Amino acid sequence: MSDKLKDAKIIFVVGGPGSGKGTQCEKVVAKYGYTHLSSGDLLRAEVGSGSERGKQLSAIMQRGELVPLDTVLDMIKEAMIAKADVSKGYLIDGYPREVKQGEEFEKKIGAPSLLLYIDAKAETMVSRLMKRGETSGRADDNEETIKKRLDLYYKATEPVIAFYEGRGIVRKIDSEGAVDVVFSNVAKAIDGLK
Ligand SMILES: Nc1ncnc2c1ncn2[C@H]1C[C@H](O)[C@@H](COP(=O)(O)OP(=O)(O)OP(=O)(O)O)O1
Ligand SMILES: Nc1nc2c(ncn2[C@@H]2O[C@H](COP(=O)(O)OP(=O)(O)O)[C@@H](O)[C@H]2O)c(=O)[nH]1
Ligand SMILES: [Mg+2]
Repeated sequence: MSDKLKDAKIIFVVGGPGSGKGTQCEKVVAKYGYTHLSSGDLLRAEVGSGSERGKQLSAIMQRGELVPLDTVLDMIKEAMIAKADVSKGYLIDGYPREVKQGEEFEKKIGAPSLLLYIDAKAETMVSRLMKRGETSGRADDNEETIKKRLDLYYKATEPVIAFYEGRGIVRKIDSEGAVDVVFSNVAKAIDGLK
C-alpha cells in the first residue's frame, strides 16, 4: 500500500459503457468535492499527448479492448498521489474492469469503501453511445466497437460486481431514469458511508 494514500476514501464507479458513470461522477464532484479519475479519460489524455505509449494505447482502445493492467493502474496511482493533499476522496471511474484489476489496486493503493454499480439495459447503453458518438469525437463510439465493449463488459467487468458484493460494499443504482433522479440515489449511497 502507498503511504500517502493510506487513509484515502475510495469509491469505485462501475457500469457498462454509456451507463452514465461520467455524468454521475461530475455531479458527485460538484456536491461532495471528491476527485474524479476516469481511467478512460486518463488513457485518452495519454493518446492525445502523441507519445509512443499513446499510439499503442490508441490502437487497443479503438478495437474496444482493455489496455494492459499495469499501464492503467500506474496512471491512476500517479493521478491519486498528485491530489493526495487536497482530496476528500476519490471516484475511480471505469476501473476495475476485471477482478484482477481490483486485486492489484488493493495491493498497490488501498481498499474501496463503496462500489457504485451504475446499471442500465444494453439497449439503453447502445442508444446513448450512438447519440454521444454524434458529437464526442471518440474513435470507439461507433456501432462495431460499442458491441465489443458491451460484450467485454458482461464477460470481464460484471464479475467485479459479484466479487465486491461478497464484501457488502456494492450499491446498485438504476440509471434508466433522468440524470437527477439517478443522482439522488447516488447521493443516498454516498451519504450512507461511514
Ligand atoms: N481499467 C481499464 N483497464 C483497461 N483498459 C481500460 C480501462 N479503462 C479504460 N480502458 C480502455 C479500454 C476502453 O475501451 C477505453 C475507453 O474507456 P472508457 O472511457 O472507460 O470507456 P467505456 O467503454 O466505459 O465508455 P464510457 O466512457 O462510455 O464509460 O479505454
Ligand atoms: N437519459 C439519460 N441519459 C443519460 C443519463 N446518464 C447519462 N446519459 C447520457 O448517456 C451518455 C453516456 O453517458 P456517460 O456519462 O458518458 O457514460 P459513461 O460511458 O458510463 O461514462 C451521455 O451522452 C449522457 O448524456 C441518464 O441518467 N439519463
Ligand atoms: Mg465515461
